Amino acid sequence: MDISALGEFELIARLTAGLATRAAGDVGIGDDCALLDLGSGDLLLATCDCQVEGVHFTLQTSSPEHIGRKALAINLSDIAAMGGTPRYALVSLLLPPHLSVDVLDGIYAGLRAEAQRFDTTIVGGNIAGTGAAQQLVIDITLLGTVARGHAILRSGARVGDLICVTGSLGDSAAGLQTFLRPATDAVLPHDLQALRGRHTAPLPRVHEGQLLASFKAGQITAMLDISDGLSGDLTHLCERSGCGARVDLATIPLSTPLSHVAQALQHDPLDWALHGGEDYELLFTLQLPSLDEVRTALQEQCGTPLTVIGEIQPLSAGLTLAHSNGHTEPLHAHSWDHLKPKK
Ligand SMILES: Nc1ncnc2c1ncn2[C@@H]1O[C@H](COP(=O)(O)OP(=O)(O)OP(=O)(O)O)[C@@H](O)[C@H]1O
Ligand SMILES: Cc1ncc(C[n+]2csc(CCOP(=O)(O)O)c2C)c(N)n1
Ligand SMILES: [Mg+2]
Repeated sequence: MDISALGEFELIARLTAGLATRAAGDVGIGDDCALLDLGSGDLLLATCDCQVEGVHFTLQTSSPEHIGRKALAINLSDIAAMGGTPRYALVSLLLPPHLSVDVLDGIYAGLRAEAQRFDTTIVGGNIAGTGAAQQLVIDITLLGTVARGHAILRSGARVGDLICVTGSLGDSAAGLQTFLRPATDAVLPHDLQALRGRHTAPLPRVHEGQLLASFKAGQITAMLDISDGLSGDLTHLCERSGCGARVDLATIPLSTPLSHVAQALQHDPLDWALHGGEDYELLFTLQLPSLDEVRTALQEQCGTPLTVIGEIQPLSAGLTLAHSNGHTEPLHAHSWDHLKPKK
């Protein structure tokens, strides 16, 4: 049997079954970051994520600066998903021998700019050659902190909680498609630029995550960032929380450029929003009485809209998609799986 028969998430479960945690309060595998209690006031957050040429980016479609920025941004997004503050980064580079120094300088300029923007210090890393393989890989480990008792885990959602997202969904996947499909002539330059920008240089919701973690315990009940796609990431949240969920299709926030490009490319925008991935928006659950307070704070302090897209259901209800005419259907996780590429 090869690993593609298992898929990414079954493989993680198999490799990590039975691994011990050190302290009683630690959360090891299964959330966006490990949450580690070193005994001081704040808890330590640790995460790693990589960008692989040909899998996450190409040098033809992303500038070196954007590749560097995104490599850090996707890690910042995992710290944001816990409500944490990013602190230190270690950058491991796997370099094909003929890579141009200018390209690498550009990647590092993007990395440094993103680090500065989010007050993160690059404190180390590693360089190795890729040998015969020609793909550039940037693998970053990011450490952060979160005040004791304030981390927001994937596991706290309860029946009746509202399911919310920041910003809008599907833009990154649509931006990627405009690179892949020849029929892009029909798309307005302004829309093209907006969607491609969200794909090549996503903005991690660090300030929004910190704001959400500053509410009283129990107001925001669970959170993760949308990297693989709403359907898969909501499935992860529900698995960790032991619940089901109903997503109201008509409420999923779609940007205007996304609607325009979907029309031009004759693609259902909701497919990108549900399954596309790389949105790096926050998906979180909250208790109904907190909705107005949280929505107002996100808008006033971060300029970021909150949209309620559904409600947490009992485990037995599974995950469902509700259409505006009342029809419901099961919501299957069709989002990104590295071991089962489909797109
Ligand atoms: N090889 C591995 N060994 C141990 N733990 C792993 C391994 N790969 C992933 N994990 C853990 O499994 C969980 C899910 O990993 P995954 O990479 O899907 O995180 P994510 O936050 O959902 O996605 P992303 O990294 O795209 O933001 C995380 O807690 C991660 O630390
Ligand atoms: C050239 C190219 N082809 C396809 C994609 C789409 N893609 C790659 S990885 C991923 C999920 C998130 O990754 P991870 O789980 O590693 O964080 C998605 C949606 C892309 N970005 N570039
Ligand atoms: Mg994540």
